Amino acid sequence: MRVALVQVASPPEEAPAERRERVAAMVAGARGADLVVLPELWAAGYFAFDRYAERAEPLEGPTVAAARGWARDLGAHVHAGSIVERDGAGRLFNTAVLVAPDGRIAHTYRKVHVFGYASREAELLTPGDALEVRETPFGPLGATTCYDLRFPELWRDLVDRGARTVVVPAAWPAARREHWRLFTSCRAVEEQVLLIACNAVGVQDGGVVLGGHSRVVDPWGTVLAEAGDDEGVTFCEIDPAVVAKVRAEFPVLADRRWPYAGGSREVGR
Ligand SMILES: O=C(O)CCC(=O)C(=O)O
Repeated sequence: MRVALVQVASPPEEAPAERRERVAAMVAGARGADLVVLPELWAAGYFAFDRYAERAEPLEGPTVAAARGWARDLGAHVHAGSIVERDGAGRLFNTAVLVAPDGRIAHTYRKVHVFGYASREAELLTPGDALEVRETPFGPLGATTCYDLRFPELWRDLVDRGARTVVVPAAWPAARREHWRLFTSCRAVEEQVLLIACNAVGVQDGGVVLGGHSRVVDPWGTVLAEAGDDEGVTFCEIDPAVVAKVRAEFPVLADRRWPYAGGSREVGR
């Protein structure tokens, strides 16, 4: 199976509608892939905090509608990255959306760990509180978004719900690229999952440079693909059966001793 990672820049001067047009041409270049993956908040621009409210859209909004068209046209699953989603109550979420080849929404995930370091995301968006794993041709699939990479308990929860493939849309700054490499590799090996991570690139609002280097890492830690710093499409062959193979050969998940006596759910500081 073939994955296409589409690294997108979201320059501040470009309007989302214009960006969707430009990205459509990039996605057309991903023809032949079974799964096309885009970054976090690429249409709104992750660092365009002042414009989150005006750029928020419902799940039936223009970005997911575009992704549905692309999926039907390519006959592929399209992970639309994430959108600033406005729900019926007016709350804003950072919502990742997977679209199936027939255009139906196959999976959604509202980012749980909204980011507050040099970011207004935590101030403006409501954190999600739900995880779901869906059967897909790429194995039982879950999603986490960007900063969630730093929270291993979320990943273990996904694994406990049956996840074998995890898609990670991101807007991870270049300033912490080594953390990006470390966590994408670490989560794949620790959770024994096939990890497919697509990061944004370019300079966004506030002069923040996004890190690119989208990656696909298998559960043995083999980096199957790593993109560069620029916009473009990176292809990668995957075999979702690798997860069962690695888990059978090296059954670390079966050796867990959790929960521990006297344990607490209090968050340590
Ligand atoms: O954790 C980090 O260093 C980056 C997180 C981030 O940029 C995000 O969640 O969008």
